[in-house]
Amino acid sequence: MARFGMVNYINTAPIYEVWKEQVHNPDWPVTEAPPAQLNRLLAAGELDLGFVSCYEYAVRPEQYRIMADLSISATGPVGSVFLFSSVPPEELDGKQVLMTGQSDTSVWLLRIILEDFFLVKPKYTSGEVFGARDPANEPAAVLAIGDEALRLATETNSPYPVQVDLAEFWNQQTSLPFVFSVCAVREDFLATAEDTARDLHQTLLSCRDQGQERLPEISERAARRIPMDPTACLHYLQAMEYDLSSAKLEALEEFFSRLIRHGAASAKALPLKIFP
Ligand SMILES: C=C(O[C@@H]1C=C(C(=O)O)C=C[C@H]1O)C(=O)O
Repeated sequence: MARFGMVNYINTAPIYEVWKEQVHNPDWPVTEAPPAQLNRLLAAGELDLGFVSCYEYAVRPEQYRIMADLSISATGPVGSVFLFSSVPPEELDGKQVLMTGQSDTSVWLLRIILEDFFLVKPKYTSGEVFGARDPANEPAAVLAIGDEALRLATETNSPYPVQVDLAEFWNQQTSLPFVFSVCAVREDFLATAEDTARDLHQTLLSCRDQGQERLPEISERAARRIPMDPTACLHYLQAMEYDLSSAKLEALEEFFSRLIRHGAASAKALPLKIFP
């Protein structure tokens, strides 16, 4: 038995659409959820492995290993992790920034971008970025990720004229890709089921490779879920990357070092532990 967690955004479609067609293993049940929920389930031992915020690994590195050559990342604009702001970021000092509760990595990426690069310290709040907000207490800026960000980015009449793509900004500053999600496996699972973990790893790599070959057809299916224009969806999914190259390992090291400096991650987050 291996309890697996999969992010329920369309950016996992290039792996997960193939998985749903080909992997019918009752011993590998899948939980689909937003990243923050998968982080909690993996930390609690209610999942054995899955795609989680890379931040989750950085907070509890002794509990996990990172599966080799898998990630959800981008080199340059990602298209679905945005700060939507009413003012330029350098004017956000002391102002309210509402951050999605669905993310852990992007929340910290935003804090690093605002505090380390723009040198501002806003007041952060967390909650629903869509729907009922108090009009008397509108945030100056909002962080949205995943399918919600894709929907907000196409909104006309948005009160937020400034859009910062966080992966693009990170790439401009560091010349590195940004790794949003890693596939983490619990150490206690590896201790008793290493062969199963190897099988799952190979299966995921095979689904990922086939998904990359079939992007046009997969984007058409995924576009309907937003809904968005199929060509725009294809461009979006073409920009998403699912490997963990040496540049991406370096990107994780850079992000984790900054998290450690902010007191937001364990000092043991480095060096990275990779499986197999
Ligand atoms: C790029 C994205 O990556 C997601 C962002 C995450 C985070 O911020 O914690 C976690 C998993 C990824 O699926 C996105 O969904 O927009």
